[in-house]
Amino acid sequence: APKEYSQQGVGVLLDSLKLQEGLFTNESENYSSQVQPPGTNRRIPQSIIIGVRKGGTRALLEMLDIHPEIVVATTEVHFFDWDENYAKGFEWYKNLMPFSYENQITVEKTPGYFTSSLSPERIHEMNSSIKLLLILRDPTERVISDYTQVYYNRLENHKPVQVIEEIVIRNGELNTKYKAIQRSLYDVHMENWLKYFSLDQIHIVDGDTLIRDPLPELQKVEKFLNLRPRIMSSNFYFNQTKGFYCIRSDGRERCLHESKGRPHPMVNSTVLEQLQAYFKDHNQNFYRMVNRSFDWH
Ligand SMILES: Nc1ncnc2c1ncn2[C@@H]1O[C@H](COP(=O)(O)OS(=O)(=O)O)[C@@H](OP(=O)(O)O)[C@H]1O
Repeated sequence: APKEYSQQGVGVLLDSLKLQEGLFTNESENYSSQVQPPGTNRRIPQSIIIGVRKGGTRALLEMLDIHPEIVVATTEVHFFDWDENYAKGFEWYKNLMPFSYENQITVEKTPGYFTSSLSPERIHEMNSSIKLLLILRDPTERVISDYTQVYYNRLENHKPVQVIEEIVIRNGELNTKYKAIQRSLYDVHMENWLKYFSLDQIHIVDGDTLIRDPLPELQKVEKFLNLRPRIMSSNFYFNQTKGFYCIRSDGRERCLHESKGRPHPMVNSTVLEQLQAYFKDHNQNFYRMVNRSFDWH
């Protein structure tokens, strides 16, 4: 099935959301001119990338989009984690999905789902046999990435910024209320998901590995989704200037937006150690929950 048909017909508001989230490189796409190709329909996703924020969700979605049997919703939908969207109902949700053929799998990604307490139950209610993709990264690195994103957003909006140490440490102690730290407590969030889904319905992608060597991680996802292996090493090339892998597909080469893969600040080593020590037990607990370990500090 031709991939050109996988765009979604949404308007200017979502265009600007997409810009904010940093999908565009320098090209612009026109959603409003979407026509429904014969034999296609919009479908509720059979697979969702539920997070984690800053885990590499955009890279994973864009890389999966290489596969001819995958169509992706290019914008973050925020259906299950934002009450005002959820209230609009499943038809509204479905209408944000791209056109697809019957043999294709629709995938959306909203990184906020993983840490949202209502999302597991809501997704389960929609489709209890859905396949979930969760991409995780070293929790300390994720905190720094999260901080860096907020730092740049604040700079752009002319708001005051603080160095990371000032936020992470309060009165000499680790500020465990800091949202970026909370989001890295993978065991706490995972517990909510395991109340509704079995472990074999949640495939965990190693986000640190996806950065260094994307293909093996994508091949595991193809298997999980019961898809024929179609993503190949020739679909990736390392871009020295960006310092990350970029995508070659349908005769085009593209890197993720400049907001993806930003340099991180140097963090005081004592603060780093405090973060790592705080996550240690949580990580161990998470490894037990998912019967798998990761190379996290
Ligand atoms: N190929 C490639 N190119 C660029 N960036 C890549 C890639 N693979 C993974 N990553 C990592 O993705 C991190 C951003 O994660 P998300 O897309 O999940 O962020 S967001 O939650 O949607 O804002 C982003 O985090 P930062 O490095 O902190 O910017 C990247 O490290």
